[in-house]
Amino acid sequence: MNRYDSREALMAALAATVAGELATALDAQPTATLAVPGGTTPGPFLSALSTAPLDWFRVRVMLTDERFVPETSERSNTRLLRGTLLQNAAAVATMVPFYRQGDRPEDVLEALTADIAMALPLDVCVLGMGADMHTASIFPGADLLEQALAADAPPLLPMRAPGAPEPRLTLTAPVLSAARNLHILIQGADKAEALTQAQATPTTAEAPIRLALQAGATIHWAA
Ligand SMILES: O=C1O[C@H](COP(=O)(O)O)[C@@H](O)[C@H](O)[C@H]1O
Repeated sequence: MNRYDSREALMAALAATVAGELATALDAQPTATLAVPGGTTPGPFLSALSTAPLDWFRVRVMLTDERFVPETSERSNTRLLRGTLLQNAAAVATMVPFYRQGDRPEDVLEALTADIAMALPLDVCVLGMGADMHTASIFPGADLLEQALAADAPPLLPMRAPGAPEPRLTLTAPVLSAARNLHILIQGADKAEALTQAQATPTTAEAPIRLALQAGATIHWAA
């Protein structure tokens, strides 16, 4: 685990690391794809990354997961992304949509999947984690948990869980695990404890963050 002296140092260091990985990918191929988490943690990291001197025209940006709420909602991860990463130098990056208007996630699943599948594999993926050990929107106890963890899962699935106030859409385990560079971004004592608990938990269904640990993700943490 990479431990940082402060949250500011964590966010700056992770932004520099991700920018370097994207630059390496862009040296070798025409485009690069980055997936980032939503929630309360990653804002400063995303803002720091937005100023990195990269050829952002060639970068595709997507979320790891989205709450099924319109962008006008404070809970919209898309809204977070637009207000942080898709600014400054990164304003010209291509955003792969993770939300479309509909009554249920199932109504828009096919259309979203088509765009997302075209942008895969992920060159760089940063995952968050909840204190309940969920990652992306793969929650313990979720309705499609088993399907999302399966090796042959489709790239995107809807998800409903007791711990999630609204339906979700999430990248699934095979897509996340296959990322060429995989990071976990967490802060605070409760997240460090949750990670320790996940490491001691035998199954990924009980502790979905284990899918990233098993894939060799680098953990970035500050108190
Ligand atoms: O709901 C979500 O939660 C996790 C963790 O969020 P945080 O607020 O505890 O940082 C996040 O990684 C995920 O993308 C988000 O949709």
